[in-house]
Amino acid sequence: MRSLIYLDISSSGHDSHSQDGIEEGQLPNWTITRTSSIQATEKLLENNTISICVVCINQNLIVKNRAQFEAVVNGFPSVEWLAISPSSLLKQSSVCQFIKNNFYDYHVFPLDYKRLNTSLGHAFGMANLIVSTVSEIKEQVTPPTMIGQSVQLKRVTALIAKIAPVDASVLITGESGTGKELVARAIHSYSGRADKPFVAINCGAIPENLIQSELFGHEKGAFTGANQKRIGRLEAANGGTLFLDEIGDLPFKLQVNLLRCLQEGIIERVGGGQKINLDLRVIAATNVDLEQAITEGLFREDLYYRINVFNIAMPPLRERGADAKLLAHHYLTKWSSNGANKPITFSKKSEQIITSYGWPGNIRELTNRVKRAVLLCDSSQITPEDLGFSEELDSSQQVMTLADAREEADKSVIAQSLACTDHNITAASKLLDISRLSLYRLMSKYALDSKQPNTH
Ligand SMILES: Nc1ncnc2c1ncn2[C@@H]1O[C@H](COP(=O)(O)OP(=O)(O)OP(=O)(O)O)[C@@H](O)[C@H]1O
Repeated sequence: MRSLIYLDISSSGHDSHSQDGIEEGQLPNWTITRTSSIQATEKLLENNTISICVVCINQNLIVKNRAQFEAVVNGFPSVEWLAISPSSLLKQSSVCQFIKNNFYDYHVFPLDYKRLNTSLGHAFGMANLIVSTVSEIKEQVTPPTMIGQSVQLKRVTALIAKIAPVDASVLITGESGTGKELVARAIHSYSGRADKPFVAINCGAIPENLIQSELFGHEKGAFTGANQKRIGRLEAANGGTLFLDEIGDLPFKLQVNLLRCLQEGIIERVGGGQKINLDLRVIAATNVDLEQAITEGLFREDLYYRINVFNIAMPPLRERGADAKLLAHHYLTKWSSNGANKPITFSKKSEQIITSYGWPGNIRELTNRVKRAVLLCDSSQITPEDLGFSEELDSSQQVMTLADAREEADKSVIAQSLACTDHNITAASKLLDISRLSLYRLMSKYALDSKQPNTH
């Protein structure tokens, strides 16, 4: 017997759609646990192995409880969510968007139980696939490979868990140095191709006259200087994953060849007539706006749709809250433990700068600065100068973004409320006029400790 949770907020009071509900007898393979609050749903998910939640959509959920609900959806990436709603609600585009963002499937009242049973079966299968990947990712990828506690990074790791087992192309977008290649490697490691090659090509780094033979290989004598046969990178990746970094830099002419190869699964080496079958998963990355490149005639629209089956947008480091500090400490520990008498801490001023600086070069800039500081520093504390920041930082660099300023304000007021209430979560949430769940969520987001002694 499989289990599901049925969440119907309206059954606690003020909404009229609940009378439709779901009838247990119509779902003979399922044990149903009914709840009427998001908190109770979250508790059940924490304490059980239930992986399916059916949610009755109503105004109460969408208007009053949406943020709280979405936090729970994001917090349990291995759960599949199914929506049930009155058809009248689907006339509102915001409701449709809400369903699209959060649910695996949706059904309308009056329920077609045959379809619902089928949909539950599919959702159960998908959830099982995800559960095994998520548990591996928790154990192996998050620490220490992907450092960060921000909601933004957690969303990315949850997406990796979902996408990795599905053998489809992925486009990773984001500024330079945000970790796109790291994400591509994580997807590969958690896919069914993990024991096959992962071949990375930087499309922007290979001279245009060489890229064709670099990708597709060449036969002996194919052109002047081709003294022997050479296997191309695509062929080298056969059976595994091909990572096309900076795909926006691929010359327009070669985009056609690549598209043909991806569609047909066949290549020919330069100067050769033999057709070679390929089985590849393609992950591409770009820091340019490919849609804009399409409108400028620089990138083929058909190739774009071929590689963009799934999209992961990497957030810049400046939007990841306290992650910069965590990353800086991680790399400091990593590099300072390699040599004797090396610095072990950042000065207070350095920490402030690490937190407030905009990091235009993202994590790559941060790792370079920390590496440099470990080499240059000759005391027990790393100063801003060691990190390559001048004594008086350009004031424009010290201006926080609005998002960072809001985050700082949130953190400060939460810390105050916890201090005033001796860390009593109920009392602190009352002071802040938010629910206990929201307070827990914010504390986890900002890595604030509930500390002892009183968390009731
Ligand atoms: N979450 C993370 N935790 C630890 N290290 C990270 C993280 N994200 C990125 N890095 C490190 O930051 C550096 C840059 O990452 P990566 O090369 O994956 O970025 P990228 O977006 O592919 O860069 P580019 O666009 O310039 O190719 C690497 O050394 C990588 O190991």
